[in-house]
Amino acid sequence: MKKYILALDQGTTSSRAILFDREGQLCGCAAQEFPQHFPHPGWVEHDPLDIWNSQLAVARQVLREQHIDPHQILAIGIANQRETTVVWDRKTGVPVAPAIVWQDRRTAELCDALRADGKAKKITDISGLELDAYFSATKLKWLLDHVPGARQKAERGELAFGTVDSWLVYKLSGQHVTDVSNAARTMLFNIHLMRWDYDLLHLFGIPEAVLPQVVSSSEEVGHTHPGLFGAAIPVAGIAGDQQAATFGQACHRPGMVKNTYGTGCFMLMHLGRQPVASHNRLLTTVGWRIDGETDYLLEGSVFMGGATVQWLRDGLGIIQSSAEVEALAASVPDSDGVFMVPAFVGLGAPHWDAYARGALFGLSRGSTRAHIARAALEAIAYQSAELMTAMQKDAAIPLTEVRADGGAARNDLLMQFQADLLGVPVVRPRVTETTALGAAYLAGLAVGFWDTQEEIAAQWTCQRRFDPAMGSDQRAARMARWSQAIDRSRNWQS
Ligand SMILES: Nc1ncnc2c1ncn2[C@@H]1O[C@H](COP(=O)(O)OP(=O)(O)O)[C@@H](O)[C@H]1O
Ligand SMILES: O=P(O)(O)OC[C@H](O)CO
Repeated sequence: MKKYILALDQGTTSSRAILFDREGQLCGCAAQEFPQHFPHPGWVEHDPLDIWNSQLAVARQVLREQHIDPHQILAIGIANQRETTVVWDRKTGVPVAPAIVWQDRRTAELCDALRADGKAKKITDISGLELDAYFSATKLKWLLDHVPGARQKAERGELAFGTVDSWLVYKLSGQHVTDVSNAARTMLFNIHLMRWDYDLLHLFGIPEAVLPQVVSSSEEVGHTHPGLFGAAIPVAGIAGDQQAATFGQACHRPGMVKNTYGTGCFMLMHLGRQPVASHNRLLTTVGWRIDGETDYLLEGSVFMGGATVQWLRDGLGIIQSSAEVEALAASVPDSDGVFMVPAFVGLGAPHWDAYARGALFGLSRGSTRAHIARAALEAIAYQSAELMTAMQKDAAIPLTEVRADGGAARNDLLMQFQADLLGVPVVRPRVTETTALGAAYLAGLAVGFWDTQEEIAAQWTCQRRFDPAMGSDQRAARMARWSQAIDRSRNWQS
């Protein structure tokens, strides 16, 4: 009987379940979108039960459609949208409130207050993160302060907090754990000592009793309830989706870089075994921990990547599907001076401006929906180029290529423009589901499906390479214009 690893990729907009064989080949995939809730401007929520039900449904669907017996699944690996905060009742397993999604800005003022109180540097030094509403700590504090009775229950040990990995593992197996890569995104974790940090817990007013146990990224943490799939399958790999994608892209050596074009854009560079601090407002984060060794990454996070295209579809209605954006954008030779700053939920790295808002500049009577579509795609690339500039300044090693993945990396026009702006090749692998692949590799290493990281790295193959074709003067001129647009969108929301 052929064996597989089942990867669960719980993203911001969809849940996916993907089967991989020993060659790292994708052998089946099922995906389901689930509802996004925007109850107030700047707020983004998910129903934790939507997350779980969609994830379970696609996992069962892929096994059914591929005629796979659950005993053929050697292990499950989980990759998840990070930072999104879930709190549930330990006794009933019922969430006490909607999940606060990573994009949610409701705690921006709390971050401002901590900054004004001089706490930002200490937080960054311990956690490797910028003080921002993006991370879980202030979201968890908000839930404990606003859900009636939550704080008292939390202090009595009756509530459990988790990021989406914890929530899924809890529903799958009853364990309350999180892996080091997800813990590193809570802003409660000391990335140097690799444990929850008492100073940060005190600073954010978080009772220790709500926290999950921290585990490594590649180890058996529990078995699925047999009723779920018809077998008790080990859950053996967990990583935040961006760390998983970095692992799946085989960026295992210092200096290697990947950029994921999903809902947001996340550029990560491998740092080695030491957490190097950024001087350019990037994040230092835990990549993964395997066999007692921790690998660290440098990260630039952009909040609106492919979601900008979703807005063209759902907000403006100028395309019917995300894939249509490429033909529409390609129907004009350039954006004709139109720039879009997709700061719909503020700006992430390297600006960290919670009060920036989206803007369109340079509109004229000749501007069409095609120019706007082109400006939207270009904005994704401009934002990623800013990340790379910051990374180049931080890194001792010059970057030689960027490995691309994520839904919007299917877009050739975007990939070419990205290579033009970066001035280095952008390479797209054969398997673009690298997030799921990374989770599968982490789980597979734990159960002996694969033996070494070298074996995994050898499976990476290039599907297409985009070489830069823009002169450096033009590149500099475009980036300068982009900077002007960014400046004008900043500090808008009062
Ligand atoms: N051909 C395309 N061109 C540009 N964007 C695309 C294309 N196809 C999908 N997308 C965008 O990619 C995103 C989905 O990517 P995915 O990696 O599945 O995201 P996530 O894991 O964040 O849910 C959506 O925001 C969608 O608009
Ligand atoms: O849902 P994605 O794939 O865009 O990833 C979300 C990130 O993990 C947020 O930090």
